[in-house]
Amino acid sequence: MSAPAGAPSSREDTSGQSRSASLAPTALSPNSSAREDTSGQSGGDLLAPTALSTAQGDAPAASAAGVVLDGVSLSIEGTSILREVSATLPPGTVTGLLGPNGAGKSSLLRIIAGIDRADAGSVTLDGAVVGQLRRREAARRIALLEQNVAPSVDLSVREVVLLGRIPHRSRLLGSFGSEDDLGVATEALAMVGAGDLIDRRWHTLSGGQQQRVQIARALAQRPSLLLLDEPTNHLDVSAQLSLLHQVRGLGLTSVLALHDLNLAAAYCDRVVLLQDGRVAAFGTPADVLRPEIIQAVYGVDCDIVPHPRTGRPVIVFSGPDEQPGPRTHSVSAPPASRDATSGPVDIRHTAPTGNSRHRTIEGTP
Ligand SMILES: Nc1ncnc2c1ncn2[C@@H]1O[C@H](COP(=O)(O)OP(=O)(O)OP(=O)(O)O)[C@@H](O)[C@H]1O
Repeated sequence: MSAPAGAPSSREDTSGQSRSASLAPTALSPNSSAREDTSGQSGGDLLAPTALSTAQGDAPAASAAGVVLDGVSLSIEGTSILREVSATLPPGTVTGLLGPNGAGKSSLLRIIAGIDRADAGSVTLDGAVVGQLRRREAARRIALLEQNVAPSVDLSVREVVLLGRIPHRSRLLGSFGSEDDLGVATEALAMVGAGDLIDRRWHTLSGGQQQRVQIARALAQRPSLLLLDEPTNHLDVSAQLSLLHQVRGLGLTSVLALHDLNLAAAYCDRVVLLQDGRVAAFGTPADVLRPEIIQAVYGVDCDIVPHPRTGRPVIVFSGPDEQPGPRTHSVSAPPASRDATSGPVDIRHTAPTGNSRHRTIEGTP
């Protein structure tokens, strides 16, 4: 499928804002938790049944609700960055976007957000082609929090979060920051456990506090699609778990680029595993996070054991100094998972084999 007519060239910023600007959506109801947190329970309850694996050759349903990626490809200066990425992400699900450094996660998020255009293929959100949405409409519907974002001027936390209300400001009045906006901003801060920061100056916050505030800004946009690029960066373990718990509780269609495979296993309904810009595997965490797939994509050995309480997969990595031994706990599916999406998983691009126990482990927890 080709790019929409009139699509600008690759990497063109169609938001009219800087790379740090976040966009986004509508109809976020923070108080209506559409899902249970399954991080401590049977995660399979939330696994929707319609995951598309490109390996299965199914044709994406362009009119479907949620997000449909259909053959998304991108090249920059002759280098292929994304290659025919296809996946269907049902509404309200949380998808982990995984892959080694440089696999294409951030590039794909920017295309899903409508900031960059694919050379080929399409992204639809609830049936609408994202690249054809008006900028303002895209900004209302899609929130993207990129890595290492920061306001260019010193603002208060309140002002930073209110930036998320800009797409909703009245064209007639031309202003924002009304009582309603303040209410939304306050609520968004509370949702990420940062309500006490509202009067602080941005530059006085720790890295983890800044990350929470940026996520609050994205939530203040009240998007229907939430895109977070490595949202757990800078967060301590408690804050990581809390954040992902809260993201699940939003009930939004969410896509999170993550490096921590165990967080993805614990909190995501699906994972898209990228390797060199291609989908190496797509499915539930139990489908994708298997030793042979992790070895093929990351070049590291691991064992998978079921979480003692949730049954979700837990990845136990083997460091370079650890002696090889028989795997005794590898599992193909956790007992508590009711996975309706299990299907063949394609490892299209197998990494070179060899003694992976002596490889450097990068990008793993
Ligand atoms: N503007 C650009 N110009 C040239 N190459 C780029 C540009 N942006 C990204 N790339 C390249 O595209 C590839 C994918 O980058 P991307 O940032 O999407 O990967 P990633 O999976 O998010 O990586 P990481 O985990 O390190 O954040 C990399 O090889 C990167 O160097």
